[in-house]
Order: sequence, then C-alpha cells, then structure tokens
Amino acid sequence: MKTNLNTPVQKNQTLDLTAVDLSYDGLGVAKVDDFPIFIDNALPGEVVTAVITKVAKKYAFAKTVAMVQSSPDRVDIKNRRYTQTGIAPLQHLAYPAQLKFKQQQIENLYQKAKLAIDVLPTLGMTDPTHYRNKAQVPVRTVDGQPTVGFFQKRSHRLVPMTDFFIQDEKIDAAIAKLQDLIRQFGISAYDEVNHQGVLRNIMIRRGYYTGEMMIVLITRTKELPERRELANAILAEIPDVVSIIQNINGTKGNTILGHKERILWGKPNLRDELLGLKFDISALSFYQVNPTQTQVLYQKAIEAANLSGDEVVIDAYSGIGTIGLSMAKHVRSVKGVEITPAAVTNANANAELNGITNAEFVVGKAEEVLPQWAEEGMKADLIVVDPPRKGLAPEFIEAAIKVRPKKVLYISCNPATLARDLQAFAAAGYTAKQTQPVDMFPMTTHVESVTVLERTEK
Ligand SMILES: C[S@@+](CC[C@H](N)C(=O)[O-])C[C@H]1O[C@@H](n2cnc3c(N)ncnc32)[C@H](O)[C@@H]1O
Repeated sequence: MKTNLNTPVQKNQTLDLTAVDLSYDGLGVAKVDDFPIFIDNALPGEVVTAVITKVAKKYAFAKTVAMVQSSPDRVDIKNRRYTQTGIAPLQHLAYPAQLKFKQQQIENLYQKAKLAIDVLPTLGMTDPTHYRNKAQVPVRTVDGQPTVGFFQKRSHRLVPMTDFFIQDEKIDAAIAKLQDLIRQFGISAYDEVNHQGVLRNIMIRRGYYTGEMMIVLITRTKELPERRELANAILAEIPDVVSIIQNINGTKGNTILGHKERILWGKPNLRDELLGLKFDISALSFYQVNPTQTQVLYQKAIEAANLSGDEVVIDAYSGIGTIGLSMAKHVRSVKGVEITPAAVTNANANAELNGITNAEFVVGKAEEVLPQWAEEGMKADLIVVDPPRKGLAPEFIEAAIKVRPKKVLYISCNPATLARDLQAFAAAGYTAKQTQPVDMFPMTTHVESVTVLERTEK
C-alpha cells in the first residue's frame, strides 16, 4: 500500500472518528490533527468506525462501516438509493435538524465573511416529501432494456428506480408508465459512451394547482420512431397530459435540454398558478420546483421589501416573471431582464394573461443589460435579483450601485455566493439586517433565502 507521510490518515485505514460538523453537501466532518475527513453517513456528534476511501493533500474521504454512537437527530432512511444517487442526501437527518443545518450554513458563511446579519430560523414544510413539480430522469440500457432511474453520485451509472421520494407522486406514476411504453415501442436508450441510441432523458412538469402535465422526451436524434403512435399511447395511459414535446439534443456531454423542439401533441406551455396569478411555462423556461414553498418565499420577499406602492422595480433574472408579476400590483412598474428568450416570451404573455399592464420583460444578460440601463440614466427604487447558483457578476453589482436603488432584494439559492455578493454591496453602503431562509429543497442540502439590503448612505 502507498503511504503518504504528510497526511495523518492513509487510504484503506480503519479508525473511529467523531463527526463535529456537516459539510455543505451533507457529509459528516471529523478532524484528525486538524486534517478534515469527510465521512459518508455520519451526523454531527456521532462516533463512527470508518474506512478511509480517498486521501488528498488537504483532506480525506471516509465511509462509515459501523455506528459507535448515534445522534438523537438520526432517523431511519427510506431507501439507500436516495443517498446513493444524491436525491435525498439528508434523509438520515430529522427534518427540524435539517432546517437548523440550513440556517447554520448561512450563519457560518456570514461569520467568515464578517457580515453582521441575523439569520432567522428556516421556514419548512409540513410534509417535506413529494414536493417537486418537476422530474428530469436519464434513460439508459440496463439488462438489455431501456430503463429510467437516477445516476449514482459522481458517476453516470444508472440506478434503476421509478419512485423518487421527493417528487410529486403523479409524476412518479407517469415515469413508470413511460418506461413501459418506451419498452413496448422498442425505443432505444441513449448510450453516452458511443453517442448512440435515441432517448436521453425524460422531463415532466406538473402544475400544482392545475394538475396539468407536460411530458418532454429528450432525444439525441431528430428522428423519434413512431412518434405519433407514441404520443397517442401516452395520452391513453397517462391522465392530465396537456403537452407532449420532443426536445432534440444531439450534443455530447451533460447538458440536458437542446435548443430545438417539436410539439408532438398539445400546447407549447404548461399552466400553473402562484399567489392567485396564472403562469404559462415553456419546457425551456425556469420554474421553481417547490410550488407551495415558492409562495412562502415570494410572500416573505414582498413583505421584506416593505413596498409603498410607488416603486419602480427592476426584476433581474426574471424567468417567466413570477416574482415581478407577483409584485406588480404593489408597485408603480416592473422591468425584468432574463437570458432565456422562451422565458421572456412567457413572462410578457403572463403579464397579459393576468391583466397586468405595468410590467415588461426583455431578453439579455443581466450583467450586460443593467450596465446599459445605468448608462442611460435609468432610475429604480428596488432591484430584485434571483440569480443562478454562481450569483451576481461584478459588472452587475457595479451597475446596480450606479442605479442607486433604495433597496436590493436578494433571493439566493447558494449562500456562498450570497455572502460574497453581500460583501460587495456592503462596501458600497448597502447593508442588511436579516436573512430569511425558506426550505425549497427538503431532504437535500440546498439552501434558499431572501435578504433585503438598504442603502445606508444618503
Ligand atoms: C433562479 S432562476 C430565477 C427565475 C425567476 N426569478 C423565478 O423565480 O422563477 C434564475 C434565472 O436566471 C436566468 N439567468 C441565468 N443567467 C442569466 C444572466 N446572465 N442574465 C439574465 N438571466 C440569467 C435563468 O435562465 C433563470 O431563469
């Protein structure tokens, strides 16, 4: 065995470890002479017998082989596969402790960033399972059959399953039916090693309030054999389907959706409702995956913004307009910017659908459009941002400061980039008193939150 003298542990070594923390991705953290070891299946306070699986220069990974002393926060898991695949990496942690973990994640990052902002207790769900309104599952050949499931963590080995625990059960039922139909029709599964086969992924969305279902079949090829017959069979077997779309993605790599699509049956959009407003959503548009908690998040955001009714609002990273349109009746006007053209088409149509006349959305990169708006002398009282995980670009923050809004409302799905961006705003005199985490992704380590920054300089 190769021994590394510079690290206090060696690969394949078995030892007892005490977890003192939980990493951002749900692994127990133990220290040996200050050297961090990330342990699969260990909660803070637990003592486990573990075997070291990998050693790097500054850290190591280990796997629990026996529990010496377990945590009172440990609960029975539903199924090993949900941890194996990363679908529910926190399923072994009691739900109240998950909420606390998310609050602490933000607190720790704020402490490191020297930000004096209170983090409120995370708002959770009554039933933290079966909440997702969207499934995106790979299709691969297993035992000679096209099979649905989920990839094992950090790999592309398919773990077959049709019951996904955190997804709407009607979506799970539709996935199981689709697997039967794909097999009946003899549609080949994608083979990513040789870039062969037809069906890569299945995406399904279901409107929480409307019950409408959209099915997207993502293929490598333009050809989808017997596509009309397949669409008819889907309609006969799966209830409430309003849209069947073939999305074509001929690229190699991990991107799920391609840019081209063909409607096989029905409407190009799915309809859902949020806070009493109707929203049409295309297959290519972003839509929050937890519909009940999205309403909690938006309500908190609107409340925290403490609107007077007279504000000019910029809604950056506006998607299909859900936040801007939910705010529209509380403000003077809303102007949104979003990179995905299909989402902007949805957003403007959604304004019309709800009789909202004071909101408008444009296509563009927020970090390019906001500097243009600032250059043109555009004024705004409130800038709402809801960026992807990478957070805000420095050019965006610079332009936001130039616009000099009284407030910035930051909705974040990644506390690390949130803390970084809040530091940049703080340097320009924008400070926050508190952050409200809302649990949008129970059983996972994802942390969503809302923070209002106010301009402290005159
Ligand atoms: C977290 S989602 C929020 C969408 C919307 N606010 C909502 O809650 O439904 C982030 C959105 O930013 C968009 N986006 C990603 N990069 C962008 C960029 N550079 N400029 C503008 N929009 C971007 C994505 O397409 C996505 O719709």
